[in-house]
Amino acid sequence: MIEVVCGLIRDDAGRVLACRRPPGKHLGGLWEFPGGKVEPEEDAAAALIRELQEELGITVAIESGLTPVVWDYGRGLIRLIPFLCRIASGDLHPHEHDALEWVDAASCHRLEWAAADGPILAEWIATKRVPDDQGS
Ligand SMILES: Nc1nc2c([nH]c(=O)n2[C@@H]2O[C@H](COP(=O)(O)OP(=O)(O)OP(=O)(O)O)[C@@H](O)[C@H]2O)c(=O)[nH]1
Repeated sequence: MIEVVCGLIRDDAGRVLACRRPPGKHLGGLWEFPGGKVEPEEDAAAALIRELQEELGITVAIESGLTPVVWDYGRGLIRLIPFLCRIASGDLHPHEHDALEWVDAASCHRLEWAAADGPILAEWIATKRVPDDQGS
């Protein structure tokens, strides 16, 4: 099982950052949350901080975890481990994606996402509906 972390980077408007995988890569052209594989001996939170620094040039503060998704694209099982986070420092400079878009719960459905991200999007949207935590 390959462990992969991804970040739902939130802004003050209640949106999250969607990133498009470039053509030629596995799942090229599809949208995902930024992140990548956890290295041996590395914990998931540290892996996310490292990956977002490498991919986007930002440092994030992790807020909480969502439910991991186990998926098989026919190349072996992956466990995709999502975290809600915010930008703590740095400006966005995409090094590994060919487009970035801030999306809200309504507009995220206009994008074509990697299949494993479907349950994560659904959980994020559901948490935003909890009245006590406006979800912002
Ligand atoms: N980072 C990231 N990866 C995702 C997401 N959803 C999803 O299915 N994946 C899959 O998780 C795997 C690991 O992601 P990665 O970004 O480190 O892998 P990669 O394509 O650069 O390297 P690879 O071609 O060796 O697999 C890929 O198969 C990727 O398609 C997501 O939201 N974020």
